[in-house]
Amino acid sequence: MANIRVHALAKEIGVSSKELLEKLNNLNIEVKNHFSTLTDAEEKKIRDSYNKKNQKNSPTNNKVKENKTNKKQNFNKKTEGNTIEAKDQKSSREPKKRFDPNKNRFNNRDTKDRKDNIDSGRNNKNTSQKNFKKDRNNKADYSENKFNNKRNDNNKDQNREKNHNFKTKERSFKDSNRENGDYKQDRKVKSRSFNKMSEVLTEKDAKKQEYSKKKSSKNKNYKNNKVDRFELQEEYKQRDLSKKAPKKKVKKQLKKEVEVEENVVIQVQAPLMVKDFAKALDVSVSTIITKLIGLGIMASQNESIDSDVCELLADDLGIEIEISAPGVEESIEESFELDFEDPEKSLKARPPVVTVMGHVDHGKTSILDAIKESHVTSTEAGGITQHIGAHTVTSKGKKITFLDTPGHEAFTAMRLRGAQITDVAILVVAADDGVMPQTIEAISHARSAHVPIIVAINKIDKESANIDRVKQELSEQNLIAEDWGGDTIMVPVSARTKEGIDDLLEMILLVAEMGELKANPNRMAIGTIIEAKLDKGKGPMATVLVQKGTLKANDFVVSGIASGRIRAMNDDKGKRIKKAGPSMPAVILGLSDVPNAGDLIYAVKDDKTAKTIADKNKEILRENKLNNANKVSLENLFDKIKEGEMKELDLIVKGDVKGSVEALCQSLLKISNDEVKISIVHSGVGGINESDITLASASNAIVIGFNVRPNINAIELAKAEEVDVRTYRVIYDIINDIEAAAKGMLEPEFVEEVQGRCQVRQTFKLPNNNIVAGVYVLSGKITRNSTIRVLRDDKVIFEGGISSLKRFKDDVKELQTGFEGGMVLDGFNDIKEEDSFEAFIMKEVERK
Ligand SMILES: Nc1nc2c(ncn2[C@@H]2O[C@H](COP(=O)(O)OP(=O)(O)OP(=O)(O)O)[C@@H](O)[C@H]2O)c(=O)[nH]1
Repeated sequence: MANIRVHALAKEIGVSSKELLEKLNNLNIEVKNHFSTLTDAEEKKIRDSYNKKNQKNSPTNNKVKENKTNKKQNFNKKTEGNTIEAKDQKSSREPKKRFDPNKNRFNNRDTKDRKDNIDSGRNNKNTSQKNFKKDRNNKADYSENKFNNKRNDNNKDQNREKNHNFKTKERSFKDSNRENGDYKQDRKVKSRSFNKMSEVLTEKDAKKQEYSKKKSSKNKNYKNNKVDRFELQEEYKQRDLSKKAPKKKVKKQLKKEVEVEENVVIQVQAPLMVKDFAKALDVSVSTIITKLIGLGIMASQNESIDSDVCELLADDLGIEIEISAPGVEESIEESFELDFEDPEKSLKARPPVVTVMGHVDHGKTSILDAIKESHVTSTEAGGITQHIGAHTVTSKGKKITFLDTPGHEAFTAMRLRGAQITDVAILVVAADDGVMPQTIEAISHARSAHVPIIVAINKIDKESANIDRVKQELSEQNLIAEDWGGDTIMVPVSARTKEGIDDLLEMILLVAEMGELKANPNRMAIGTIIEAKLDKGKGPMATVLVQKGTLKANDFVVSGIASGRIRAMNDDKGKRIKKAGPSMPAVILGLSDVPNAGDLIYAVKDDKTAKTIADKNKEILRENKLNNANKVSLENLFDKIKEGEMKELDLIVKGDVKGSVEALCQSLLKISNDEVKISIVHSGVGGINESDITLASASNAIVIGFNVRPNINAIELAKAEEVDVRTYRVIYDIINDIEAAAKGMLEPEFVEEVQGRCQVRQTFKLPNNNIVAGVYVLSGKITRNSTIRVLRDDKVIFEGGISSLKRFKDDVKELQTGFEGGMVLDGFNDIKEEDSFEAFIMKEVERK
């Protein structure tokens, strides 16, 4: 025999689940929640205790009980051999299994009536009248059908049930002046008691009800009501007493009643695994899996389901759930108190952390080497620095930590992972070459991260060096040298002769001093993983840059999913160390896995904590894989503005010529309105490259290309990072799109779908003077009906159709990756070897 659940017994006894749970607790019966089941002995114990209590109560209560029992008996007699009454099944052990379809229908109404009553009760003093009207209407509705008697019975029982419930509620609010008796009296009592209950609900449960109402608002509510009504009508039309209603509906109904009466809202954090969802709802995994199959979703118990599916399932089960997204809850840092603000007086000055950036070949590595050579070997014991991702030098008794991987890409890649470890950026500009495209990129990357820039004008030993020209070009990028009236420190250096290197270090220390870089060294350490690898002999090795506190050689640590106790710790010179303070790099051994560069690492109090956090991170990782990154796109821009998520739209603008880029930026900046401010994170001449995409990703920006296209790597990266890249041929269209997106009016009907890319390997002239491009397909495919965009250095020089596509001598419909073919373009003959052709089609999309 199945055991009864707490909520069912509570309902039967006429107390709230909460009250019963308290009672169970007092009786030392251990249960988890209102869905827990009770053994026979436990049930008896609780019933006995309530019986005793009831006996002690006023005679009215006894009368009620007796009355109820009699009715129950009578009713059971009436329904014998025909239908089984649902409510009275509560006294049986399997309330959900033995159930009558007709009763189910009335229950539907009952539940709905209650919903209506509860809702209206809050606002309407005439609830009872309305209620009775409804009851009467119920009768009228069904009066002509041949099941009249039974319905009356059901209605009576329904009233009795309500009466009983209301009485219970009343009882709990100490209203003893309640009458009870025959059917008429029932109605009277119901009228009064419901009014009372409505009031009580208004006062006490209004919030809860409001919430659940809100929760199931809009379509959910609408859908439910619609379904309920529809089901009711349909079932009524088609009812066949010889058939029992499907059990699931009964369950659904019963569950619904429980929910409506008790307002139980189950908290679910989606996405989650099927088995976890089943556990949260206290239903079997197989029930969930079956329901999923019903929804056309094949999922095992270990697969995750998203919030939409959870809602559908809960709806189907008649259980009210509240879905929260991961991240809304306490973060791991919060729950384990991993990070906290240090009191001002505990803060001590710490060395600056520096990244070197600049255009290719301008001397980034040479400057880093020059610094190491002149400031490491001579001053530090131990000798040559190891490549560990970061190293420390000492200048005038003060330490400076340099990140070993130069370049803004590495810097932004780190930022992308949430690590902002750089305090000062050194922008290397070769004095003989001046400001180049990557110099401008580096400036944008540093600015976007709000990191101060010191310019190192390198290669001053060269004859062709022209420092003033560099300063002039930099001023065009709004970096004005101090001696030119600006506030950017510019140091002429030579990595070759080491001239100016000391000055550079001095300036770094000066900027650091102005930045008042401080940290508390006396706390458990927090750092960032700079580099990590798996060493065949030593296991996972990680370079940590300590940011707060002091990392000790035998600390328990956790970083992402990796945890463990530090077995050994070395500094950047390969020397064993016992501790590393703020801004110091250290290589550690002892982690269980190879952590991710850019992830934080925490020292924790013990192994158990480290492991627990790592496990939690594993869970989050799994969930995050299911959640899409919430990147901005022109499509979702308006929603984000509306939700208050976006106040500023960051753009990266690339174009084919300087003049048009500048004009475009000016026009874009004018779009700013009260809701959204447009800001240009970076602008430049040339194709859209990976650096643009990483910057866009790190700063949640949209990339706009005018007459330029992303290269293949940038396309791949944009896809992976979900960066919205828009390319245009007409400035007016860009302005229109951004304006429309900011107003929520962007509704594209056609979108471009790139099919493939090919490269021109050879050109031939036909007798009619048309040029045939001998092409090799690099990616995707080229179809005969696609439009071709001719790219030279990622700049668009022509866009048009194909007039002929051949493979050897045959006309073909398409050329796949890895194939060669000949192509003549419609109206374009200026084809050159090394040109790229991008094939695309315009695809119609549904308006949103
Ligand atoms: N004359 C002279 N040559 C230099 C100086 N600094 C660097 N070079 C030379 O410039 C070239 C590029 O130097 P790198 O340090 O490799 O430049 P980089 O910016 O690190 O280059 P990538 O890593 O390729 O971006 C090398 O041949 C260096 O020898 C300098 O101060 N004077």
